[in-house]
Parts: sequence; structure tokens; C-alpha cells
Amino acid sequence: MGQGTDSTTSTTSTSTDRTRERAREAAEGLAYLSGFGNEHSSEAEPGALPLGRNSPQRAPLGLYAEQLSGSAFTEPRAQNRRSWLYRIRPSAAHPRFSRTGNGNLRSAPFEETVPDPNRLRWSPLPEPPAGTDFLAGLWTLGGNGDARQRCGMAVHLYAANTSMTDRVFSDADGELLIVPERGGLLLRTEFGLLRVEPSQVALIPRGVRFRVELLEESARGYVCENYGRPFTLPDLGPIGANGLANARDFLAPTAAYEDVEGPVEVVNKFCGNLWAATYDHSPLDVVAWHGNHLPYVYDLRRFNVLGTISYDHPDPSVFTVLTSPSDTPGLAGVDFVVFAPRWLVGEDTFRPPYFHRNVMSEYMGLIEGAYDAKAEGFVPGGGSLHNMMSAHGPDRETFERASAAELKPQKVDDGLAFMFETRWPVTLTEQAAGAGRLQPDYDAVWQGLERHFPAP
Ligand SMILES: O=C(O)Cc1cc(O)ccc1O
Ligand SMILES: [Fe+2]
Repeated sequence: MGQGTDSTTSTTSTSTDRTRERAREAAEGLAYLSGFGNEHSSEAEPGALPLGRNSPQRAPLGLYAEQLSGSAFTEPRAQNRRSWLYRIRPSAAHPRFSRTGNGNLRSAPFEETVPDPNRLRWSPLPEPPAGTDFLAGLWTLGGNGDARQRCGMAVHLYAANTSMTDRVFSDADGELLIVPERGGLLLRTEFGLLRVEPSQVALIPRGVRFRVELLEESARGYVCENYGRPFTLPDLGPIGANGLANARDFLAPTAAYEDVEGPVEVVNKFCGNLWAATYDHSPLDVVAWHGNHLPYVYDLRRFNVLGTISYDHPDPSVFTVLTSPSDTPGLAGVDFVVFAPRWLVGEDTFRPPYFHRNVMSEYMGLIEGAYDAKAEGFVPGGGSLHNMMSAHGPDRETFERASAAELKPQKVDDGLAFMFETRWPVTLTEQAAGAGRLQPDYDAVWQGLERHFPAP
């Protein structure tokens, strides 16, 4: 089935409402393919997918065959990623790209400020001006590494109040892990449609073109841009063959294409800058595909949370959903970690996250509710950064409450927090370091922690 698209660029409320209505209809009852890292295949028209070869002399239905490589051709099979796309026009049929404004988007290397050892916390982004779409609404907090070297990561926030119309985006610099906090999104991708709601996450692989449409009046959330090796599931070691994020809960789209002639702006993020070209057709014109370089959605509520059933608070690595490995075993470029509802039963244990200093750097965000190490100030849509070796942990109120709490089994189910934990310090953009949203008094949450050790 083809997808329709709005042929007008108007942002009047009527066309916005119409686009939203259409997005909602399209997002109903989507068919997905289940499994992580699988070789999937899908065709939106019968017979569109060639059998027995990738590149027949003439591809079926007059389509063009094209490979999209997410790994070097020669990487080991377990890490090799590529997809074959059968499309109305080859991607190569496009005019020249020209630089366009980067808006509030920034990239690694991050050199606008010096890395800051302070504990930092931000309030949520303000409402963006009317007519802001997902791409225009991206706002970079900071990151590390170097997009040109394909290493490191960036933390972005987004706030949008209109759908992308007549434009699509792709990121050559890395994959995008989208973590909605407010408002559902319909992602129209080259591989088909994905619906992602708060408490779910979506991943758009490097180079895959997509358009973001809003299912509600506004949308807000977080994005981890991963310049490094693609996110994969963590090894489970002694946990065994099941648990944490289960592979079958990752859902890839089924093929759906746009057969649209007319101007479409294609914006490409390349080595830190945005480049745009106006195509005379929609590049979301893939009628069939097969491969493993694929977008997906995952519902964080499906995460199988493991924790202590004896004593002590385990390290949060037990909450790892996805990891981007580095060349050093066990050392992630970035881990995506979720603090999902769970029971706390530890005996003679300080149950909330402990005081600590970490060689890794921790950016945390909140999707809903509250987080068990912070009594207040850490709010949905906000975030905190505890860079390499910065001392942090429960705030005073949490420490006092948890030290005195009766240790009966307790369900923590009033929030959904996450962490992007990365091997290198996160250097802030100027806008994040200077923002009025940076809470000036964050250190105060650890003030007044009394001395209890007896005086000499
Ligand atoms: O709140 C944090 O700082 C994140 C975190 C959570 C936890 O359960 C243990 C260590 C840790 O860094
Ligand atoms: Fe921490």
C-alpha cells in the first residue's frame, strides 16, 4: 500500500489538524516484524521482492535495487549490517545538497565550552514557537567523541508542535534513539511506519530517511545520537538465555511506500552540519526490502527488570536495554539504561541508588513520574548530568527517608527514568551551559547531610 502525503506546506491549524488526523489513521493497527537484529523482509506489493538474488538484471515491477550498508562490507558476520531496498527511484537520483541552518542542533566534537565537573540539572525545554517540527525542534545538550571518526554520542532534546510535511531527514553521523516523553509520534521511514509513544523508544539507523508526524498537538522527548557502533542487546552472562530486553519485543516495520511526485526537502546531517536538497519525488518510495539495517520500536514496559532478591543495590548495568560496544570489551560507547517499575526487597539494604563516583558519565532523563533517588527537581522532560567522577547519589531527603524506612517489600512503580551512560565526559553546548533552564542550586540537594559519626 502506498502512503499519501500532504501536498501543501501550509501550517494553518486546518492543515495541521488534517495531517494529524491522517497520521493517527495511519498509526492504527500497524503490522510489525518481531525480533532484534534479524534478517527481515517485507513487500508492500506482491512480487516486489526478488527471490534468490539481490540484484537481478531487471528488478521486479520496474523497481530499482539498492544496498544500504550500516557496516563495512567486511565486518564479521555477527556485526555486519546491510539492507536491500527496492524502490521507485534510486537514491542516487537527487540534486546537489547545500548547507542549511543547523538550528539548535550541534555535533561532536563539542568545543563550545570546557567539560564541566559539576553536577548539573535542567528543567524541561520551553514550548517552541508555533510551526516547529521535530527536526526544527531538536536542541543539543552536549556530547562527546567525533562524528567524523564515528565515535561518541550526543544528547539532544526535542520539542515540536507540528508534523514534518514535505520534508524528510536522515543522519549520516549516527543512529538516533528517540525517547518520547510527551506525545506519540508516527515515524514514516524508508522501511515503513512505526508508532512510538511515551514509554516506548524508536531507533532510526544511520542514513535511513524518515519523517516525524505528531499524533497529538505537541511532542517532547530526548534523542541519543550514537556516532559509534550500532546499539545491540547486552550479553546476559550468568543471567542465562532470557531477560532484560527480550529480542522478540523489538519491532521492525513492514514495507509501506509513498508514490509522491513533487518537491520534497531532504535534510541530511553530515559531519555535524545540515545539508538540504529539494527532490522532485519522495525518497520514502521503497516498495520492498530485506536485510538487518532496520528501524525498530521497543516498549520499555516490556523490559524484564532483574534486581536483588537478597541484599545490596545492584549496579544499574542490570537495567541496560541497549549497548553500543567500544573496542574494549565491557566498555560501552554508550549504554541506554531504563529504571522501570520493580519490586525492592533487599534486606538490611539502603535501597535507592547509592552515593557514588563513576568513571562513566551519566545523563539521566525522566519519561514520567518520579525517580527513586531524587525527591524533587528532577522532572519529566528535564535531565541531569553527572560527568566522569562527579560525586552524586540520593538527595538529602531521599537519604533520610530510605535510611529510616521499614524494609518490607516495596513496589517502585511511580515513574520511568532512563540513562545514557557514556565512556567519555559529556561536554555541553553553549545553549545548555547558558540556558536559564539550568538549575542554579542543584548542589543544594546534597547539603545538610548530617555528620553521624561520633565526635571525638
Ligand atoms: O541515579 C543515578 O546516578 C544512576 C544510578 C542508578 C543506580 O541504581 C545505581 C548507580 C547509578 O549511577
Ligand atoms: Fe549515577
